[in-house]
Amino acid sequence: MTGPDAGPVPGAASGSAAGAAPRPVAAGPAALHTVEPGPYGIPVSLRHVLDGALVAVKGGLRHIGALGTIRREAARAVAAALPAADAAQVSGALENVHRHADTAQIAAVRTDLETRLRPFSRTVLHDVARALEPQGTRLYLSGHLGIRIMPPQRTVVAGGEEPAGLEGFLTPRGAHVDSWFNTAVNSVNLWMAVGPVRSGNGLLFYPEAYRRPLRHDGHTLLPGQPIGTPVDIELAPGDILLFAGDHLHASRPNTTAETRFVITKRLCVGVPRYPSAATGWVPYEDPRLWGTRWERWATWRSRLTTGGVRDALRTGRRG
Ligand SMILES: O=C(O)CCC(=O)C(=O)O
Ligand SMILES: [Fe+2]
Repeated sequence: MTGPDAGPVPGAASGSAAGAAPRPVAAGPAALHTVEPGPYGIPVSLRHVLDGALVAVKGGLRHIGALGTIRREAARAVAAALPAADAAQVSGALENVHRHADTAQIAAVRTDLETRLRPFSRTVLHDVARALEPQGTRLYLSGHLGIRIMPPQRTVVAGGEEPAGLEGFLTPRGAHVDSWFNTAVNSVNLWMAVGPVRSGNGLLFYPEAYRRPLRHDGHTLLPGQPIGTPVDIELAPGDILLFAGDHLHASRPNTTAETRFVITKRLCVGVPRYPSAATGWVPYEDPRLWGTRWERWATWRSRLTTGGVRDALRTGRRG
């Protein structure tokens, strides 16, 4: 159990009916299920996740042999963005990057790493999907890649203005549900800890608000709605947190002394189903077509949905 100061959570400031934000509780057994990869793979039912369960796969990135590569690419991105002496000080641990890099340099590391990890992250997602126990339905994989490098909040604001447009990637993201803007309602998020995730720098979840109608601006929760007590998550490097794209969650502004480093991918359990009011749209691919001459049709099933057609009309109208 951990209990540091909750700090402000943008968009969830008036999280209770009474108006005062409830203090986060560390994830107990009821809130967070923990599983370990075994000889037959990763024993997780994604349907359980879509029912609102939060599941941590201990050592998931190590199990598929991806943690070392991600850390090595991160060290290369640091070496490319920082003078050699500073890069050497970071010494492969992005947890320390804010001690030797300013926010603009960290933003450069993030952008570079996004390019470096894009092809590999596709393999990572595919490997995780294959390592899962059989789900009784097809899994569709998204090209989404989120590189989330969250320095301590005091260091981000110390240099003046927060960088714009990096909410959820370098600066905290207020309470939101991913399917409000682009994920499918049967999507599962893989929030993969590359470094340690501590109480005080991770994500907050609102299980009591799961799939409840909530008012939002298409992006972030509007204040003044009861959303219950937030649950705080802690992870070790290599753990993979699975949560539904319909889950209300928010970045916890980083009050620790470490930069938090997570990468995210998403997959869909069965044919993607998009919410009718979503403001955006992303395709999910059928990985069975990868490496075949049909590869360019890998997104067809997600395009042949009302969400896909709506998006085609929307982009057609814009273009
Ligand atoms: O890592 C964060 O702080 C935000 C993550 C998030 O919103 C997501 O993965 O959907
Ligand atoms: Fe999110």
